Amino acid sequence: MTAESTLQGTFATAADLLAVIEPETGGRQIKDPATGETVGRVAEPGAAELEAAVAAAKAARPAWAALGHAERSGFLNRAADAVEANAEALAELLSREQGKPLNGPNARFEVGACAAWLRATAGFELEPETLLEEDGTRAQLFYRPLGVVGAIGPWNWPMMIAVWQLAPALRMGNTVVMKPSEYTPLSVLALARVLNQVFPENVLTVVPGGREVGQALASHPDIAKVMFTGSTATGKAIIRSSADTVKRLTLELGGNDAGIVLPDADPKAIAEGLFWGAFINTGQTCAALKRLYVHEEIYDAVCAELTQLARTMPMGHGLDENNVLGPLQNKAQFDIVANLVQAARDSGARVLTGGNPDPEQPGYFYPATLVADIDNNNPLVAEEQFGPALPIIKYSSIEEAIEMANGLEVGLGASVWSADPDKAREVAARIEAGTVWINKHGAVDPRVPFGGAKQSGYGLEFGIEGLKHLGTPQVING
Ligand SMILES: NC(=O)C1=CN([C@@H]2O[C@H](COP(=O)(O)OP(=O)(O)OC[C@H]3O[C@@H](n4cnc5c(N)ncnc54)[C@H](O)[C@@H]3O)[C@@H](O)[C@H]2O)C=CC1
Ligand SMILES: O=C(O)/C=C/C=C(\O)C(=O)O
Repeated sequence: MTAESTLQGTFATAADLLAVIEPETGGRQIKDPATGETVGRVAEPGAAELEAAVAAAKAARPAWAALGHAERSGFLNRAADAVEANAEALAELLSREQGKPLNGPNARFEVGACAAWLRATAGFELEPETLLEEDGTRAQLFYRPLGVVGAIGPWNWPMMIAVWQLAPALRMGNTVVMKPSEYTPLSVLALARVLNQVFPENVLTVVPGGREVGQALASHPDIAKVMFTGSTATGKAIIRSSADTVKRLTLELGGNDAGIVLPDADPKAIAEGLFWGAFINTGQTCAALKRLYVHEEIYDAVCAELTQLARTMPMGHGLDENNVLGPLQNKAQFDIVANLVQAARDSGARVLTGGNPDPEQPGYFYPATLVADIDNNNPLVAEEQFGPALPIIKYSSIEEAIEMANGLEVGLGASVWSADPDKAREVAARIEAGTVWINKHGAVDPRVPFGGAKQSGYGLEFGIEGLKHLGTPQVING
């Protein structure tokens, strides 16, 4: 294996990508969530293909692990080049399969993030740490490759989350077998096709399939670690499946992020940050703002600013450059959101805008919805709705707001909004969440560790801390 590798040309359109990833015949049809039309077909490999992929990844591992850090960084940098060279084709396919618009914090943004994460991860250096040096002896901490990493992904940010998983795993000298969501396999197969113009054979393999393939990967004796992003329920199933082989796990699970708006915040100044904190990717983001607590003094003003914004945001087919909100990715998710909003309305909560999907419109479009005068125990507040609906709850004391924010079993992200960042930081320190943003929400960065508190998971992603989770620590002492 050498560090030499060149790009083998670029793909101009989604159709060009589909031509190299679809099976020659047969396969399962993947539908556009905006129209119901067929986007493409995916082969559904069985248990034998998964076995072959794990065996090939295991065989490829020693040579990949033997490369120096600089060489593996070089591969990641060239992988970022490959993503950039194919960015429009990847964004088009992502938009058609996932539904997200090209524009706004959506498909092009996601493809750009893939390149950014690959490049940033290439630049991290995890040095051995000297713990003790005395009497002529030395204790040093190293991080060695784990082996073959299994990566199981969701459908909301399928390409970006695939890169969040594969980049640190490969950087640390592991090989990767990836199982994408059954809802968005084409996006991940296309991304891998582009990346594999650069990576040596079998360093990265994608095996599409559903729950059974995920279960087989999570219990496979030759998989050293599973990286998973998805629901808390599936995270718990993976803990159980992986227990017999004592696998390492990084679990980025569901959240129900709270935002607290302090009385000194300027409603006009914060409205856009709040809106995109909640409605990024049409609300289908684990670290999106999902319940907003606003002080009674500015409650009406915040509701009015958000309502005005929500009514101006164009929603429609992702390939139409005007749109910034798209459909829900699948019928199950559409039903979850529609049922929760309807139940909130039935309970007496006030729908400020949205809440009425057009029955004539094909696809899983649900309008940006704001719900006021809602009880904190309402299921729209208490459950992860994972869509374009934001309940806004009034509070009168900061103690009450913090108690409500901390009242759930999950704690991925949260945010505090104030004209006084120091005051906001004091409140932030009392919130039970892996990340608390100040005057923004959901802003992830490849240099800043990210992970959940409570049942939102464990194990950090990103940065040097993220790399440590893709290695096995070894102390050499003497
Ligand atoms: N944290 C996040 O980013 C995401 C959270 N969700 C939440 O999860 C809910 C359900 O969405 P789903 O797509 O059904 O998520 P899910 O958690 O069921 O699926 C995610 C991935 O896990 C795989 N999987 C399912 N069961 C498995 C098992 N027993 N062992 C191994 N792998 C398994 C799936 O095939 C998929 O690739 C959503 O309504 C939303 O609330 C969904 C997607 C992403
Ligand atoms: O804020 C973003 O750019 C996207 C974040 C996505 C997640 O955290 C997720 O859904 O896992």
